[in-house]
Amino acid sequence: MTDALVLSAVAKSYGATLAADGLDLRVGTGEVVAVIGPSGCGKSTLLRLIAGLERPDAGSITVAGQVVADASTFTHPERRRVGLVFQDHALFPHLTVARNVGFGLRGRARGERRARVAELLERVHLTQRAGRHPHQLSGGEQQRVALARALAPDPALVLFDEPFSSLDEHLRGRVRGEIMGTVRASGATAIVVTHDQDEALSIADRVVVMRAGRIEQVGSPQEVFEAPANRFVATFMGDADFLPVTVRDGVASCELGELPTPAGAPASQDVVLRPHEVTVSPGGPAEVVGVEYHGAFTLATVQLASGARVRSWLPPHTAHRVGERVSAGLAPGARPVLLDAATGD
Ligand SMILES: Nc1ncnc2c1ncn2[C@@H]1O[C@H](COP(=O)(O)OP(=O)(O)OP(=O)(O)O)[C@@H](O)[C@H]1O
Repeated sequence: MTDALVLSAVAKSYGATLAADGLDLRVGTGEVVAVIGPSGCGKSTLLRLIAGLERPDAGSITVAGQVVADASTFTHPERRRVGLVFQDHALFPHLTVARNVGFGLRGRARGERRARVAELLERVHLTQRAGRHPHQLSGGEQQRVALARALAPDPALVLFDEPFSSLDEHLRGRVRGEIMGTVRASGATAIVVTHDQDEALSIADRVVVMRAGRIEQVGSPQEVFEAPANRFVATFMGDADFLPVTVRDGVASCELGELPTPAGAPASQDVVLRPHEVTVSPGGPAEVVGVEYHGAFTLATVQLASGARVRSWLPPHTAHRVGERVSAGLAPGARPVLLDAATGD
């Protein structure tokens, strides 16, 4: 099957800022890809290049087998078969829900347009709201209208720019579930920009981690979380602490003890420890230096004998207190990843 999107060595600068620094990416038809990275890393620039709101300085962009941008081609956004859903919904305030959804279908026969609008409204469960205006809808409903509008012309690709970040936290999970459920049911190919690690891991088939205009890693949610390519990805995709690794007779160990992970070739390695991989038990050479209650769990920070610190998720009503002497260990079954220390962050 043709890929929905192929980026090849795509570059874009604003003055001295390299917002896209040679991006290569393939997105398969029907895939949901999350793009994540710190503020200013180039996530929005990537979406704008794909949508045709920016022109690349170099490289090529292919949507559903059609080159839409390269050195000699630049296809206008409206002719790219790309739908857009923005954070602020960007609905037309003076148009009804039905007209908003039908906006991209101008030029089609009236009957066909009506049938398509009705189909989309049903898909996002807003048939009863067809005659309302955007200001008469909740934030979640507005976002469903924006999705229906983006899907109506049957795009090859739907781009979402921080689609859930303007919603209240208690609404966000539900709206995200509804919207991504509709995307999946439609078989649409989607690229979702987010700054929320949980969101990226929970909605996507693959996650693209960006930094300073470059792609640091592309992988399944499990790969980027459990096998980060470097310290930056490890830290960005969740809480991570690092301890130096020593290898003796082929066995790797760190300050918490022997590691089940096979030791690789590099002379100098660090182990990446996530709080769910670290246990704490009373008595020992380490000291609890922080305890944070988070409701479902408590995050304890432990200073080891070497002075290094690791964090551990504990059951919420844990008895550990700041100042207590403890031992930290590796949780049963944990297989923390080792990184070549020379790769730095
Ligand atoms: N129109 C522009 N003119 C000049 N610089 C720009 C322009 N658009 C983006 N930039 C710069 O390019 C870099 C990438 O910006 P971009 O908006 O793509 O980042 P982002 O990852 O989407 O950030 P955020 O998460 O804060 O939205 C930043 O350094 C930004 O300041």
